[in-house]
Amino acid sequence: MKPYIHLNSAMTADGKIATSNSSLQISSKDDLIRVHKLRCKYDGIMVGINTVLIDDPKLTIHKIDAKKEDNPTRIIIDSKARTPLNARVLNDDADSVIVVSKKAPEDRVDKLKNMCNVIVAGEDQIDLPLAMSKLYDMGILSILLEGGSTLNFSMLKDKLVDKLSVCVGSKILGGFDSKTLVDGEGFNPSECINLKIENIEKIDDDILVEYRIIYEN
Ligand SMILES: NC(=O)C1=CN([C@@H]2O[C@H](COP(=O)(O)OP(=O)(O)OC[C@H]3O[C@@H](n4cnc5c(N)ncnc54)[C@H](O)[C@@H]3O)[C@@H](O)[C@H]2O)C=CC1
Ligand SMILES: Nc1nc(O)c(N)c(N[C@@H]2O[C@H](COP(=O)(O)O)[C@@H](O)[C@H]2O)n1
Repeated sequence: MKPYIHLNSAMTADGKIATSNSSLQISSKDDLIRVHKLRCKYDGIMVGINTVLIDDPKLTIHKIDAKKEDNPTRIIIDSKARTPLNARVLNDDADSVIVVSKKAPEDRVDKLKNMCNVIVAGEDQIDLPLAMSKLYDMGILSILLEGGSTLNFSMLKDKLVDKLSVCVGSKILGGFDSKTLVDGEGFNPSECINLKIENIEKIDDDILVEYRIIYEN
């Protein structure tokens, strides 16, 4: 069994979610309030290690009133156990789970184990289906996936994402190396993932598009 997984992201009108090495504020204030209301509904919020290294996100509910107990578990996909010990995702505001692979250096894993829950899934990269199954068994039945581009690709490739919502901000970033909603190796044209629009909404100067994901076999 796996958790229900909702991928939420913000991209520019030209499909970028960040520069090659820094984050980008795309969502309007009202869209961020929507995201924080969404965070309340999920058991976990998950990101890839590069997002932690670049953004140092809090991954808590902090843009609307919420109690500490309302914060979802923060989940980091971090094969080599590179999460810095002073990263905000390891503070006391919420529980955290770091998912590492068997290749993660033992000393790093031991240090992280002093600060949060660490689970192992995969030989080198994270085996995402196995990780999702382990998280489900821990009681994490729903996850809000918040990027970045590389993790988004792997999660879609493994057919683990159930719903996608994208905030399209009224900005253009451009750039050959800027990150897009989904990077990774990409799909063959015949294997593109099809989406079905469920809702479209204007939020300030942003457009929110919500999709159901249709995986073909
Ligand atoms: N605008 C938005 O909504 C958001 C933007 N971002 C941006 O995305 C950027 C980071 O994205 P990326 O560099 O693509 O990194 P990422 O955050 O997707 O992390 C990818 C890394 O996770 C590790 N990993 C281990 N197993 C993996 C697996 N099976 N599949 C995929 N990754 C695996 C690898 O070290 C890999 O390089 C940041 O600049 C951040 O600001 C991140 C989240 C949301
Ligand atoms: N929804 C959304 N809109 C944007 O414009 C963004 N740049 C992001 N980024 C994601 O949010 C994380 C920051 O979370 P905290 O406020 O620190 O809790 C960041 O790491 C990205 O995952 N999201």
